[in-house]
Amino acid sequence: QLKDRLYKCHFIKQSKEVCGYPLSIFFIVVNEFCERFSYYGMRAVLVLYFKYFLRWDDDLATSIYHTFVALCYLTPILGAIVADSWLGKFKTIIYLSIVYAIGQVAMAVSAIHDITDTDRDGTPNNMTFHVVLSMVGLFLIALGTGGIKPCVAAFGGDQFGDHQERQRRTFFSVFYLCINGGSLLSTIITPILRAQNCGIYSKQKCYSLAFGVPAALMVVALVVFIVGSGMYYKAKPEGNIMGDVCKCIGFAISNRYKHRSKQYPSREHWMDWAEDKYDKLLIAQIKMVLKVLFLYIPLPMFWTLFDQKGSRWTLQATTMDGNFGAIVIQPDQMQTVNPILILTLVPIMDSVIYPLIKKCGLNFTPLKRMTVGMFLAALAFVCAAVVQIEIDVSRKHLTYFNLTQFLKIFPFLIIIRATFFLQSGQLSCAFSRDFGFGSSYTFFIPSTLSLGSNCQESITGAEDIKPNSVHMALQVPQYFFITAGEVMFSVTGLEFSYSQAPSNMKAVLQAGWLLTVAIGNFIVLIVAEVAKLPKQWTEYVLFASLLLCVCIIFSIMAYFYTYIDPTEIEAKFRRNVGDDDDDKNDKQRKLEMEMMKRDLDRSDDEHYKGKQTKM
Ligand SMILES: N[C@@H](Cc1ccccc1)C(=O)N[C@@H](Cc1ccccc1)C(=O)O
Repeated sequence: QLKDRLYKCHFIKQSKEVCGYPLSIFFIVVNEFCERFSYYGMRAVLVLYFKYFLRWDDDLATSIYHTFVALCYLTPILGAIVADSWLGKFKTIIYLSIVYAIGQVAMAVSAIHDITDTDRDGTPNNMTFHVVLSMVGLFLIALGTGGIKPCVAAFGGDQFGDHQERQRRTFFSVFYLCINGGSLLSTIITPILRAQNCGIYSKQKCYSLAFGVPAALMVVALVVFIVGSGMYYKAKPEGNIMGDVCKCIGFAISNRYKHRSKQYPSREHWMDWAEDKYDKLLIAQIKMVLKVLFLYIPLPMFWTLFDQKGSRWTLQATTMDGNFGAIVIQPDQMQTVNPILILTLVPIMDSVIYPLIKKCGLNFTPLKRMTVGMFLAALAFVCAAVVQIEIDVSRKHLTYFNLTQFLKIFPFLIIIRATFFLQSGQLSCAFSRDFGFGSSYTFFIPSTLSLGSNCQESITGAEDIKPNSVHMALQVPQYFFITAGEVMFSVTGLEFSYSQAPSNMKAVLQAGWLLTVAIGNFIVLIVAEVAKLPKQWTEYVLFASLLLCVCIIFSIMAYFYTYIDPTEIEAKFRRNVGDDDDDKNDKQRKLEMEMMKRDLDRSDDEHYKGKQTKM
């Protein structure tokens, strides 16, 4: 390990830099940009693919979609274990990116209707083929995207030396910007691609292109990452670290239990009971990880609120008016407000707000930022509740009339946007109406109506539900607060998870961080099922209050948390181990160190000689 550390110092000293940043970082952020484009682009059209291509009903489409998303945040733990204990982060990223790209290609192929469209009528004839291929594809994608997620962030962090803490913090912000740049572009582009018509025998909505472009971007991500290969610092994996951690914790618990009687003196920390068998350094590292994981316990609640942007808030938008004059915004398009705000807020926070707070003499520590982030998310839900009350008031005295019911009564009615066709045998007639967002009407069709003539005048209508009068722009404050909260909570948390992790468990802690996202998603399902509140705004208030309570608990936990420098602690333990060694070992180590220094000096000389010859 000492050798590795010296090697890292030497490597970083020699690596190329641009404005104080290692050049290798460029390849990592471009890789993240392309990977997030691939992930969010595919996700943007996934539910529609289930519904319109695979012909699943809404419930099945929604549950498979959420299962997929949850799986994407459960697999990071697998990737982290493989990286930290076996393959190392670099190889894990390469191998899992290949799996990921294969998954994306499988999705694109599964969406080519012509493959099984034997009768060439535009619909697949062997749906099982498409379903199986897309499920295999999604499984591979979840394995790939989740598996590499904790590795890429930690691998990026590894490229910085101990003296580059400021640069490393900026790297995590730029990393976050790239995530949002990629996701913003893809969530705009893939729905446009999907809306195109394509096919060999017959033209259909082009899901294959909407999945094909993300697949291509994943291949680009992989190629970019490989191109940077020679420039990365690649920390070596240190054996089955997770196995050792579990065994060590198990031993500490059982040893503590064996020595539970009062005659045995107590130890400072329960993990110290493992000292009888395990290395003090490993115990210290486990203590560091457990301390951070304990702090993570309240965090899922933040994600519970955060992830409702895609569900509850989008549904809220469907009851609002999306007419912005020159453009009409669709409810699901409101989600793009999040990455747009991220792209503006991250630079503002980093270059204006945080330095200003520092200038005022306040120590705005990472945990304080995360607490404020939680508070802002709770505030966002209060805004959502206020908007909901506005919507409810505007729709209060209206009676609902379900259009499907209407269609059951008049099955011959075909609706094409705002034009209706009444049809009976060969005879038909059309009438048109203008409809506002979210409105509902009942039409009275006289029994004496003669089809074949113009029925525009003969059909009268009543407005059951007025057009949505509450404008979608009112959602902007809630998006603003949740995104400001995300910047303070998520960007900081990403860096915090890296900086507080021992050197051999960086990816594992990143995975722990992502696990809080997965748990947060499960809480949404549970609370929504159990609470079943009659009014939507009360549910928003409930979530805001829950997060506020969690925020208070977290701030107390954060108050007692002492920041550590894992490198320093590890070095101290190594020194202590060194003190315990006998003379022979000491001499041996000194000899090794000298040989290593000589090796490094020699390679330094060669490096500079190389530079001189090049000049
Ligand atoms: N702001 C999100 C990206 C986003 C883009 C479009 C619609 C919604 C969200 C973001 O930065 N995501 C990051 C971090 C994250 C956030 C939530 C759950 C897991 C990770 C990402 O890595 O995707």
